[in-house]
Amino acid sequence: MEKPQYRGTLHCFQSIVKQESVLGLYKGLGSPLTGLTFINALVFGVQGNTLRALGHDSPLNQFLAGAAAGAIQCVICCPMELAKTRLQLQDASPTRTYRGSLDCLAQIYRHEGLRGVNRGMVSTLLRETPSFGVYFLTYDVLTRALCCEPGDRLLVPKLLLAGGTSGIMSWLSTYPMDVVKSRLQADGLRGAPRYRGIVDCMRQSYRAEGWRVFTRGLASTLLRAFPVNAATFATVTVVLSYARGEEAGPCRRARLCPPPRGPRWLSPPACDPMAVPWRIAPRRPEAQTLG
Ligand SMILES: NC(=[NH2+])NCCC[C@H](N)C(=O)O
Repeated sequence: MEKPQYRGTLHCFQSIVKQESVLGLYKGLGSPLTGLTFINALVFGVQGNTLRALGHDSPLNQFLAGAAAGAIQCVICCPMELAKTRLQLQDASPTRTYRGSLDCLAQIYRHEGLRGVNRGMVSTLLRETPSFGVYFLTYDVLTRALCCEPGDRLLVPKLLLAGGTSGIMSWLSTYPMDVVKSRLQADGLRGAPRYRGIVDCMRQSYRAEGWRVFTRGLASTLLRAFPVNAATFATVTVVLSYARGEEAGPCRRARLCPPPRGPRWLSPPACDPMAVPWRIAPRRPEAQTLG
C-alpha cells in the first residue's frame, strides 16, 4: 500500500500485458469459469422461488428475494473468489505456489482446513447480500420503466441496458466491502498476515491511504460489470422466455390450459408476473415471440 505497484486501471492493464503477455490477464480464470455457472443458476433459481414464496411482487420483495439469493450463493462465491484472488496475485514464476484453482483450494484446505477455504466469508456475505438486493430491484425498476414486453422490437437492447445498469448499481452499493474482502483473502500471500479481521482491515487501510482506499479498483470493476450483467440478464430473460414459451404458449392459452407440472419458475404460464425473477409484462395477444 505504501508503494502502489500500479498508478491505475490502464497502467495495471499495460503492465500485466508487458510483463506476462495477454495471457496474464486471464490468470485465475478457471475458478470463475467453473463457479459462475452454478452461482448464476443458484442466484436466479433462489430469487425466483423466494419472490413467489414472499407472496406478492413489490420493490421490497424484489430486494429481499435478491438479497436471499446473494447470501446463499456466497457458499460458492467465497471460495471461488479466494482461489481467483490468490491466483491473480501470485507471481507467474515456475516456482509459483499454486498450479491452478483446485490446487489452490486443496493447499489452503490442507494447511488451514475448512475455515481457510471460507476465508473472507463474512465480508463476502456483507458485500453480496445487499448488492444482490440492489441488483434485482434495479433490474425490476428499469425493466418496468423501459416497458420491456415480449414482441417489443427493442426488447433485447432494453434488457442489456437494464441488466448492465443493475450490475453497475449493485457493485457501487457495497464496493468498499469488496476492497476489504479482497484484502482479507489475499492476506498472508506475501509475508505475514497483517489483518485481524474486517474492522481491523478497514482501520489499517483507512489510516494508510484515507477513504480513497475503498474505491481502489472501482473503475475496472465497473468497466467489467456493465457487459457481464447486461449479458447475464438478457440471456436469462431470453432463454427462460423460450423455455416457458414452449410449455405455456401465449397468455390466453395459459389461462385455458392447466398450469404445467414441476417447479413453476422453470415453465410458468407466460403471463404470470410472479413466475420468473425478472419483469416481462403479460403478453399482448398479437405478440407471438420475443423480439
Ligand atoms: N457483488 C455484486 N455486485 N454482485 C451482483 C452482481 C453479480 C454478478 N454476477 C457480477 O459478477 O457482476
